[in-house]
Amino acid sequence: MRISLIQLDIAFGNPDMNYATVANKIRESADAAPDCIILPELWTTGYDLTRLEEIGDPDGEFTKEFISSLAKQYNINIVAGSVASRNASGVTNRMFVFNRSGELVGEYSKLHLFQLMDEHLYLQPGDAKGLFQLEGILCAGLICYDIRFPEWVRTHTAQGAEILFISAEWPLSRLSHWRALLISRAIENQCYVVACNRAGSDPNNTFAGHSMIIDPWGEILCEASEGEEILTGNTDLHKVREIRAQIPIFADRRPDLYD
Ligand SMILES: O=C(O)CCC(=O)C(=O)O
Repeated sequence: MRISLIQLDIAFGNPDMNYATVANKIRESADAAPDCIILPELWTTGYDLTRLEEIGDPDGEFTKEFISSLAKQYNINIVAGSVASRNASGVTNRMFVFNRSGELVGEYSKLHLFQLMDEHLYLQPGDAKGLFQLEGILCAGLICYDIRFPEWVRTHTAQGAEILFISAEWPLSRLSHWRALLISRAIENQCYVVACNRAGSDPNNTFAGHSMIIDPWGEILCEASEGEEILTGNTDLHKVREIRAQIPIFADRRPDLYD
């Protein structure tokens, strides 16, 4: 699968501007003929948490229609990062995944809320895994802070996920953690890691960029710089199967003793 990661700056609290930017970036990405595109976390609003009740997308409906039509128009699978999706019980940080025909094939709400950035005060946590199929490949969607929870990531790969799609707004001050955690998740799960971060700053943070694709051996195949960039690379699923056969960690696990 050929994948483009759209590492963009996000206009703080300005969904209209962000939808327009994303439409342009998806059009631009289509030139590299990717099979799949991924966007960063909370790309419609950024971390304007105190206004999410006002500017969050009701049930994600506008975002779903918007992304579905772009997926169809360009014939590309889209892992649509995440958006603030609001309903009667609150706001979730929710990822939507569309296939080339514009059908919704996956949804995931961020499970671990990041207290350091006050997420627990404004967001409701998810309660379900982010597994979905794209082009016959079992994939998992995860959001930012989730990568600090290897036990959660493992529940997806133990069920056979071969590509982890991670959307983030990861701050520059912890860039070394971002890189080390992503490489570790790839090695220990023997899978591809496709991690799309945002660029730029908001009133509280400067973000790290450095989106990347990592192979199941833990090698970084491509890595963006700090600024806005569209990064494109290829995954080869044979590699996942070869490494899993060579070092059979899934067969050798002892989950009966892990609790
Ligand atoms: O875990 C971290 O250091 C960053 C997490 C984060 O920024 C987030 O989940 O939004």
